[in-house]
Amino acid sequence: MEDEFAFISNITPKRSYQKTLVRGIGDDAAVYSGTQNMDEVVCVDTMVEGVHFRRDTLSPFQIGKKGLAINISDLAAMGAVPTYYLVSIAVPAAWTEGELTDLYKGMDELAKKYQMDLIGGDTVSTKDALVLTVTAIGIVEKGRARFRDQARAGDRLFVTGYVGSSAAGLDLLFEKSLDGVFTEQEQSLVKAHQEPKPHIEEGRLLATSSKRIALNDVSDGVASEAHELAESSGVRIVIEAGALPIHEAMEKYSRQRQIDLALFGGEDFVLIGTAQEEDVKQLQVIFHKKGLRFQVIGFVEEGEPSVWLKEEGQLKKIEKHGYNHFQKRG
Ligand SMILES: Nc1ncnc2c1ncn2[C@@H]1O[C@H](COP(=O)(O)OP(=O)(O)O)[C@@H](O)[C@H]1O
Ligand SMILES: Cc1ncc(C[n+]2csc(CCOP(=O)(O)OP(=O)(O)O)c2C)c(N)n1
Ligand SMILES: [Mg+2]
Ligand SMILES: [Mg+2]
Ligand SMILES: [Mg+2]
Repeated sequence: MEDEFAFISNITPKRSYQKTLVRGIGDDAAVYSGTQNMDEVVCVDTMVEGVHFRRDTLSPFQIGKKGLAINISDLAAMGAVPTYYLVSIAVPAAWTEGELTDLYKGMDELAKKYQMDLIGGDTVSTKDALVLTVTAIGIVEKGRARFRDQARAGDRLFVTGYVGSSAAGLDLLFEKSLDGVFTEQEQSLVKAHQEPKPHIEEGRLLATSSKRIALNDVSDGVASEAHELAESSGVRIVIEAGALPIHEAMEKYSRQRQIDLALFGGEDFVLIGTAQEEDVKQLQVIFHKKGLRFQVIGFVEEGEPSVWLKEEGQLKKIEKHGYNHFQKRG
């Protein structure tokens, strides 16, 4: 990059979607007005070169797109509608302005889909790895945000999509790299890793059509997210191995590997939650009508906060070893 200021001017949006926007990029801070009867929802997640992606696993366009997607996913897990985002980027010298423009194009593609306005950020240089931090903002009807502490004994545990696909795709990318030759089946796993689709529509259905729902998104793996639900709610969660929705492209993998990828792989960015049995029946009908996936994968019991895997009648306690930045993968 030659000039920070010219770059900022290039990535400044020429249009805006949100009516509440008062002042976007170009001042000391952005200003937007609150919406009546809505709560504001805000989250931030970072992607680091070498940790969340490598130059041979994601293209610049995909880095941008995924950087925004993982944040939209956290909004989805709260039941929110996305509105705004801010981008902080630390750029090493090796990155060209063209690559950075592509990265922003990736974000812009998703922003357009969800009508989100880019309203600010920060651009700095760094020594070796690119760091992309996105802050996402959304709104949800007052009292409707979905929390992790709402699971109760007797609830069913559900997910809104395939689990394990992203980690399987990442393994394929490690094996063959970005421009490797993939079969059609492998390609669907690789795509799941590179361009996860945030489950906003699913989150909105869960926020608006039912009563009590605990909700989280799958960034670190089903086991880790189930632990978060169990710990927040003070319950015991049982996952039924046979019910985990595994993509058909993983059929040729051993059963053990499929389950490991689903439980400990992560980055699927589907939603995982719990709801009462009678609400689950309604939700299954609603999701089915919209062509969306809603799969019951277990249940909630009273007991010490813990997660168990039920496989062929046997119960096995599973530890919280999903993705953890400061631990070796178990
Ligand atoms: N360095 C930090 N400073 C303050 N809050 C943090 C920090 N890291 C994580 N959090 C908060 O801890 C909670 C869990 O974070 P995280 O596991 O990253 O959530 P998620 O998996 O949904 O992205 C969130 O409320 C997040 O905002
Ligand atoms: C090059 C590379 N190595 C490893 C991974 C796997 N990986 C990196 S971070 C992560 C978990 C999700 O990231 P995190 O920052 O914990 O997301 P959050 O829970 O905060 O949403 C996984 C599975 C990857 N995507 N790319
Ligand atoms: Mg996070
Ligand atoms: Mg989350
Ligand atoms: Mg997250």
